[in-house]
Amino acid sequence: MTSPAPATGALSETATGPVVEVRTLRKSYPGPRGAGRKVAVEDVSFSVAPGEIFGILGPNGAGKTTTVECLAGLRTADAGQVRILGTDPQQHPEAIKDVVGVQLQEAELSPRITVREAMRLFASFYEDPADPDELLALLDLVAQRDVRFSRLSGGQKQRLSIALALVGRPRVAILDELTTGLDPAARRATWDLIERVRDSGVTILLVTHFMDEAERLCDRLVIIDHGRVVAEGTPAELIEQVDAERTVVLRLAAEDVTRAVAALDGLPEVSGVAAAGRRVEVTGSRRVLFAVVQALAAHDVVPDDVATTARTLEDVFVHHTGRPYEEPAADAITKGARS
Ligand SMILES: Nc1ncnc2c1ncn2[C@@H]1O[C@H](COP(=O)(O)OP(=O)(O)OP(=O)(O)O)[C@@H](O)[C@H]1O
Repeated sequence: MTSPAPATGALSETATGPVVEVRTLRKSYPGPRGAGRKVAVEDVSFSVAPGEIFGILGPNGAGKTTTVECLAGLRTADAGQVRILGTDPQQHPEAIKDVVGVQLQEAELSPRITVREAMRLFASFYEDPADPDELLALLDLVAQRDVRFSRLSGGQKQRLSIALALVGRPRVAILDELTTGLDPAARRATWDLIERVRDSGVTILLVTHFMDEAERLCDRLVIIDHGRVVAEGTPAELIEQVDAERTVVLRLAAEDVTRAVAALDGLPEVSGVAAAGRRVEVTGSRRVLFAVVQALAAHDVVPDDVATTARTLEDVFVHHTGRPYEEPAADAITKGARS
């Protein structure tokens, strides 16, 4: 592993070097009632290339938010290095402020402020802000321009928080738990939007609990568990590396079920066959689908339907941690107050 270049105050303008670098980051918090320290981030390293949507995926309390808070200069790391465009956010917070847009969890605005006023307020923090009207158009908030924050829907609040994160024309946007609490249609609309933002030239660091979100959106990602990176790569690479069992689900004519089960049971590629009515579930190795089709053909059984279950990032998590991934319900994530 190479070490990042020493931090400079000057932001790197190179298009090819990493936009974000995190090396052996460690961060702990004081324990409750003075009881030792709680390690939130034990050992996290990754780097993000220009124009990527890079995901930080992990269960509750894995250390995701702490990691991006160190990157955004909101927390001081105990050890390790973080760089944004070659600059240390701790040493040069002013330089970082102009290139990083942060949308952290629970962005709270005054309930009475309108969308237009919030945009103006945030634009006033920058010398050369983006055009608020263009951003509102990008984020589909033009019709809500004069609506007060308290009257916006969950999806509209999320979209406003992204608009506010982008108003300083950042090169990097940090988006934390973006789709928590949104209904499925609003989540999908937000995913499309994130791709549009990336296409406009912004590198995106996306913090998420949601496996499907990471799989759908991220070019590359790290999976974090208990403050450590357990896997890193593209979603396809990570899934490909896991040699999980495959499942083939058959729907057969009632009179074919017994014959099919007898034909499939005992094949070297098959580890299990379970029949329930006309449905037969077959598990086995990578070649199980091939073996099932061949065996059925040899016994002249023509299934009404054949489906395979795809492996997902969930299988990747189980493979690396040895336990199931407990994804909270989209609307069930709450955060305690942070110090
Ligand atoms: N300010 C704080 N003081 C004490 N402990 C904290 C603080 N912030 C976070 N922690 C603890 O550090 C650990 C990592 O928290 P962090 O919020 O970084 O994880 P996360 O992966 O973002 O989790 P979540 O998805 O729930 O936000 C958790 O055990 C959390 O309780």
